[in-house]
Amino acid sequence: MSKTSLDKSKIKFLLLEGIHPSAVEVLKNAGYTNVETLPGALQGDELKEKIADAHFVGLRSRTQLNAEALAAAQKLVAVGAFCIGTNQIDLEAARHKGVAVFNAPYSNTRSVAELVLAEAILLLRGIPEKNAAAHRGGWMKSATNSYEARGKTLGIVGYGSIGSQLSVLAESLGMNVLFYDVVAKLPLGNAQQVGNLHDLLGQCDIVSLHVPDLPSTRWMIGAKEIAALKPGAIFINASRGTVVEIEPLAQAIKSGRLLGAAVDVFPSEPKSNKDEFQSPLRGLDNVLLTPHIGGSTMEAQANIGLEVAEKLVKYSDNGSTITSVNFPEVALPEHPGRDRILHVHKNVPGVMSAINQVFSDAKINVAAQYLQTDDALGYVVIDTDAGASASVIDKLRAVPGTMRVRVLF
Ligand SMILES: NC(=O)c1ccc[n+]([C@@H]2O[C@H](COP(=O)([O-])OP(=O)(O)OC[C@H]3O[C@@H](n4cnc5c(N)ncnc54)[C@H](O)[C@@H]3O)[C@@H](O)[C@H]2O)c1
Ligand SMILES: O=C(O)CC[C@@H](O)C(=O)O
Repeated sequence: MSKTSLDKSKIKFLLLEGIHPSAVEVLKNAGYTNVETLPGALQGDELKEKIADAHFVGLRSRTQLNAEALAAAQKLVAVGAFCIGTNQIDLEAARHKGVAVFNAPYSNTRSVAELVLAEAILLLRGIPEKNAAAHRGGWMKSATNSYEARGKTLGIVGYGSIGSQLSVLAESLGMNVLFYDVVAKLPLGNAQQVGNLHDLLGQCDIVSLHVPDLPSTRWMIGAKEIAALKPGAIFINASRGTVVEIEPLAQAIKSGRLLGAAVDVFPSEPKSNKDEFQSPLRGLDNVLLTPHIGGSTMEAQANIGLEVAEKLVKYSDNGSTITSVNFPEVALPEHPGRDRILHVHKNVPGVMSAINQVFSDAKINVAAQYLQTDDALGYVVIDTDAGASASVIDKLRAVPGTMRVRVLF
């Protein structure tokens, strides 16, 4: 088992939001025993207090790790987003602090795609309304506004991992698939890419959103886009709550212009399962409302736990930043019999020459050096002979522009 400069039992992992126990298992097997798990999200002062002494933090979509919270995390080395989306973390602020962020880009893809397809079928048959009526003692036996999925056109906005997986599943049911993406994408099966969003909206029986939360996707579906949907269309959003303006959607449902909708994500979501969910969509029987559980299956959560915990362990034990969402990516071999120094610094002229000067002055042989930079950050990994790091570590910390230095043995 690899050794870190700080004793592993002193390296604190704080896992929030009921992260699957598979993550704890991975950490413990790697020798990280100081793991605190909490079932819910934290916010404000409570979050700042808890992360003040954490070296690694794990969270899902509910914890807002903004610049202020990050400023309180003086010991933070890396953050694991145990989900796909990373919009809840200020990635820039983390980067400027030398904190690497990792996520699980594929582990819940299938879960979301399956849910969306199921919702499309239920809405095409008017099941949410019929089910609600039956619970109230009603009996809506009728074929009016009830349709097969076969032959219908599904429009996918955002043809990434989830959108393209949904495309394959929908075609297997005999649906036609159109998609809109800002990037030219290889269409799977018989799916076709369309040139602009409004073209897609007007042609589809069902429209489903699968874009990330970005400045460019924020409120991309407003009154104009909802008006561009075909009368009698179905609208599904399991991407992010900031993508859709809820009021015009609620109006289109109330007026009967849309057949139905399924919404899993909301502009404002309850902070915990104890808080009340409030939305203009409440009480509309032909709207399926789900509490942001698109990716919440046992399979997905267990896989996410393994995937992200392994990435955190790899970064802690070996320094590898492969797949980090905010850090220069460096793939590193093992380093048996050598000390490994990890140096994160501001990418400004002179830092690398100052670092190399430290080794040269100390007459220490550099056995291997790996460097990656981006516009703001440099990450250099230096392997030296075993025991050699001790004599240079303070000098490396003193190099102007240095943000963080760790040593692995
Ligand atoms: N409801 C849930 O529980 C749940 C679960 C997982 C993911 N998500 C959300 O779904 C999003 C998509 O996940 P993914 O894994 O498919 O991501 P992805 O990055 O693989 O795909 C996103 C796609 O959207 C495209 N895109 C970006 N901006 C666009 C725009 N303005 N217009 C059209 N297309 C645009 C990208 O080019 C990309 O192809 C995640 O970012 C996350 O926010 C929600
Ligand atoms: O697990 C969560 O809280 C978020 C799930 C989903 O939105 C994701 O981004 O993967």
